[in-house]
Amino acid sequence: MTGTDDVLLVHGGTPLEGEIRVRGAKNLVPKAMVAALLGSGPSRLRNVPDIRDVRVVRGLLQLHGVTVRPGEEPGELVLDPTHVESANVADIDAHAGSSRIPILFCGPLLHRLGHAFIPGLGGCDIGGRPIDFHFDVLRQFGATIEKRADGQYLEAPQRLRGTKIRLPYPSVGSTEQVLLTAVLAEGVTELSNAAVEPEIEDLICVLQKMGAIISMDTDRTIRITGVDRLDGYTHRALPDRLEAASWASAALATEGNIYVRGAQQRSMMTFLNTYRKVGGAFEIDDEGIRFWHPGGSLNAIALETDVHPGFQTDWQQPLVVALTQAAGLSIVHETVYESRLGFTSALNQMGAHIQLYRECLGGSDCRFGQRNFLHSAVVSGPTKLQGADLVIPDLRGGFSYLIAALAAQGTSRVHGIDLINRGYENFMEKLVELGAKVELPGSALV
Ligand SMILES: CC(=O)N[C@H]1[C@@H](OP(=O)(O)OP(=O)(O)OC[C@H]2O[C@@H](n3ccc(=O)[nH]c3=O)[C@H](O)[C@@H]2O)O[C@H](CO)[C@@H](O)[C@@H]1O
Ligand SMILES: C=C(OP(=O)(O)O)C(=O)O
Repeated sequence: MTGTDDVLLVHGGTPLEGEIRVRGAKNLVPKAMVAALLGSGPSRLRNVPDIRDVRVVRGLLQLHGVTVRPGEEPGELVLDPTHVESANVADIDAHAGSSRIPILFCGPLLHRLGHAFIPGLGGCDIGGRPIDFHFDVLRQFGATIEKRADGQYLEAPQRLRGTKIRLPYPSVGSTEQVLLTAVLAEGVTELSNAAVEPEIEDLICVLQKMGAIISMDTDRTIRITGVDRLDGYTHRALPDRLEAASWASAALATEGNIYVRGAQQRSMMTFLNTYRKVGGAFEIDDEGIRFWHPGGSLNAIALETDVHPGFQTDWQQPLVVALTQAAGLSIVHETVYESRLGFTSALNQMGAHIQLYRECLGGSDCRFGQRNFLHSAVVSGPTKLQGADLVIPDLRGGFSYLIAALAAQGTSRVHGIDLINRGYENFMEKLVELGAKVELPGSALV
């Protein structure tokens, strides 16, 4: 989608009602695909969504000699790494800036080839997003790293060795880096202050199926005993709890009612508690979760994002749109990314009252206090929203703008909607199924 195709006209004021389905998690599937590089035979990954981050990793794997083909059931990929050693990666520069996943190729490529080249990373512009933890842990395993103009070149002069690591912060990507590297390293790795997000547990399940030995303690410590060889796996990816929560927030903000097939209670417990406090209703069954606005007014809340099992930062932006409709003052303290509240200025143009602060409001002090980052917000509601011209800043901010435009009176022009394809499968079709009045300029109402 390019040029004018990248604009969506949204005619607001219609509650979203109906059923949609979420498939495998954006934050697990690409990593499980990378794990296939560690196997000595083919892997089968099921419940794979058709999103851009999956396509990017598929392209990168193919460049590295992995054969990727559809499996027997819809949404199944078969990944065969048999020919990685003979791949020609001359075109790798074309993948620069595509997503955050290339950094996770380091361990598997070092084990397989003894060297790796990692192009510049992409991902959402919601903070500095350094990768210093990744390189620190890779050095501890015995890798050498050379910064080049177009990326990073790594070498493992000998087999990587297990090590004792303490992360300065429970970073998701760095924990995955350690897992994907330690499983084939010599000896034991002990990782403390690890991230324990459900997607990480699912990646551990994938690696265990391949033959890895990994144990998780209750205190954020993960122990990995390296093995000499891993096989392929067969795995069904856990559903996308972040997409599910986005649709739940859309139901609340538009006074709608959405059944999210595939949504799972276990990975969403913290979100569900918050949703209930705000005044949203939900009902859980074996196949999914129904979310709706029960009528009456919504409640203002104090909310702090955090690492799991706290309130996931990727849930924050969509829920803030619903909070503009709650009665009173809500406080939102973003403690994971220093710049994830910038999207609120467009909501203010639409009529919301959201004030940003540099202080840590509403709870504990975080890494960003006293450092000049506008990382706390006070949302004063309820406010009527009006349609506006909106430019999508990042993935979740983009979905939040769609929610705001759908909840608003009048028409919004939302620019840059292609970014949403990075993490939301068929979002346009889903919007239409839910009764949204959306239109690509120049075409009929879709
Ligand atoms: C593809 C993917 O899975 N993305 C998710 C992943 O991102 P990602 O893995 O990039 O996020 P991290 O958990 O690593 O980042 C958390 C914090 O740690 C900091 N940090 C991280 C690494 C590092 O080397 N140095 C450093 O300082 C970051 O700047 C950030 O402030 O987890 C985030 C937190 O749940 C989610 O919002 C993203 O959707
Ligand atoms: C921040 C996100 O993703 P990424 O890490 O891929 O940029 C997200 O999914 O909201």
